[in-house]
Amino acid sequence: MDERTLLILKDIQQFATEHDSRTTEKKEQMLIIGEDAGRFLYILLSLSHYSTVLELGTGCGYSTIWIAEALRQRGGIVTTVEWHEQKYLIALEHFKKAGTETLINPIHGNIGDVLQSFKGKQDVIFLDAVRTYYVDWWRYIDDILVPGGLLLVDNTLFPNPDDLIPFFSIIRACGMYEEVLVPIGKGISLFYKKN
Ligand SMILES: C[S@@+](CC[C@H](N)C(=O)[O-])C[C@H]1O[C@@H](n2cnc3c(N)ncnc32)[C@H](O)[C@@H]1O
Repeated sequence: MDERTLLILKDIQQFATEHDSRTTEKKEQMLIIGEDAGRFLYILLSLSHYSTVLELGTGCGYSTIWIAEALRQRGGIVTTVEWHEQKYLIALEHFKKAGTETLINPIHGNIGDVLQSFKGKQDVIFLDAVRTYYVDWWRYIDDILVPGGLLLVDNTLFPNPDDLIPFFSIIRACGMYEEVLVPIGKGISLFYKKN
């Protein structure tokens, strides 16, 4: 990744940290994945053959830019969904600033609605939204993800890891995924969908 984009990511991180320190209202916070997790996604996806990513939970677009930069090398695209209008608009500004607009398909809407009407398959799905909804979204996620694809789930370790137990139980029960927990950032679980 070029130095200019790294500096823009640092600026966004600073913006998000300052913003989040000014409000205790979780819904208003940006709650970005952080630099280590961003670098991890960037390296993981750069080393892969994947070219389509569906991100559920854009926030201010910090993680989206890391993902988009990894896909740039092979002309891939990341579709990302956010329902909070102000965050969505801030994310659009960040995409423009980082020069990643052409690599990102931003959707302003409810993830549940978007999943229900989603057309086509995706190589990777990155889940970073309200964890208690994941169980309801599972059948769409499993349907959209290609065999050989990767489901990434943030917040496996922090906060409230117990929130994810019902969701992970469903994934494990279907017997179609290999999994590993990467203790980076807030904990990212990787579920590899068997071919
Ligand atoms: C943890 S933040 C995403 C942070 C982002 N991935 C990053 O690292 O920069 C989660 C986001 O998901 C959004 N969100 C939660 N539930 C949603 C839903 N049902 N539909 C759309 N967006 C949702 C929230 O508004 C919030 O901005």
